Amino acid sequence: MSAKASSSNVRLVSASYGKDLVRIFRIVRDSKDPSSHRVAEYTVRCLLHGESLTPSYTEADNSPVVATDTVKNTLNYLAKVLPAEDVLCPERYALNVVNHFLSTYSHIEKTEVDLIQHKWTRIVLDQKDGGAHKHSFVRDGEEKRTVRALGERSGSEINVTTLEGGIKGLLVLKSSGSAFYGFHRDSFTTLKEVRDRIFSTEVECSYSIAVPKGGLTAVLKNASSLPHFCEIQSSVKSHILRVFSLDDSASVQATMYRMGEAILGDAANTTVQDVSFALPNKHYIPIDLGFKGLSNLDEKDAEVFLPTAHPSGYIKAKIERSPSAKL
Ligand SMILES: O=c1[nH]c(=O)c2[nH]c(=O)[nH]c2[nH]1
Repeated sequence: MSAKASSSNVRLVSASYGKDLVRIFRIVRDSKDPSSHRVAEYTVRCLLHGESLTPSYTEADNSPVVATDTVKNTLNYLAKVLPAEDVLCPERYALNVVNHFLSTYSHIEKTEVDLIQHKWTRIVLDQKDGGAHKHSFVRDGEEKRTVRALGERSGSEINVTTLEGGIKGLLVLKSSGSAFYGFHRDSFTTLKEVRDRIFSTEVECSYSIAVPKGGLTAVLKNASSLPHFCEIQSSVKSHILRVFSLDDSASVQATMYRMGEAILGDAANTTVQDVSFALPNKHYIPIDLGFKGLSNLDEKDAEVFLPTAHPSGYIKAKIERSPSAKL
């Protein structure tokens, strides 16, 4: 049977392709002291879209296909040739990737980049050992910074339709300052009201960032017009940690909303348009030690808990400024 499709009563509804799980690592050596380094490590998915790619699906015609191997090569090439600040900042790297594919291939209409940054924090030694080390780093937390960038061509211009920064895998726990009571009760309800409980979650959050107008190629040439992505990221993380610690939590829902209020209310975050959260409620259940006459179930005496991975609550929300605040 020929690989070419004959007349058929199906059609392609949507399609995209590219390379996933591309691992990128870049060293930036200081120009004055080459033993002093900054590093960035990413895992990248880069997908291409375009009407003219349809025959590769429907006619087995590979001629328009930019090979996924070429996509991978390009990600490494850009990691090498882009200026330091455009590679070390994941949002800027992702925007440069989008710009590259849309400016290089006229038949590619949209490019989509999803990136995870792996943490490498400079090791700081005792002063007697030299303090901050020039080229040694530690993974001091499993949380990841994430970026999603989507661009498309409209006429001669390349426009960014989505730019999202984010955090995932940020594990937090508070052993007090969290309650859950007053919830709906019916014949299916067994949960007891609780005034003091453990609250633990793994924060997953993403936020949309407004990119300056005027076409991506021009915007990237004028880097000073770009939002300060790293400052936004650290502001988002510190608001999350501050609200998590200080809020007298009525529920995951209420604390999550306050995190969003704090992020969007910070004058430093005017380019952040909205923030979305997905927070699992990782339950810690007091263990019954009554078999030894020990009281561990009442919230005042509960000291030993069973950390339960499954099932967990799962609470999501997207928060944006109200229309009057946007004016
Ligand atoms: O913060 C919470 N929100 C809920 O919706 C919920 N449901 C539940 O069983 N425990 C909790 N905790």
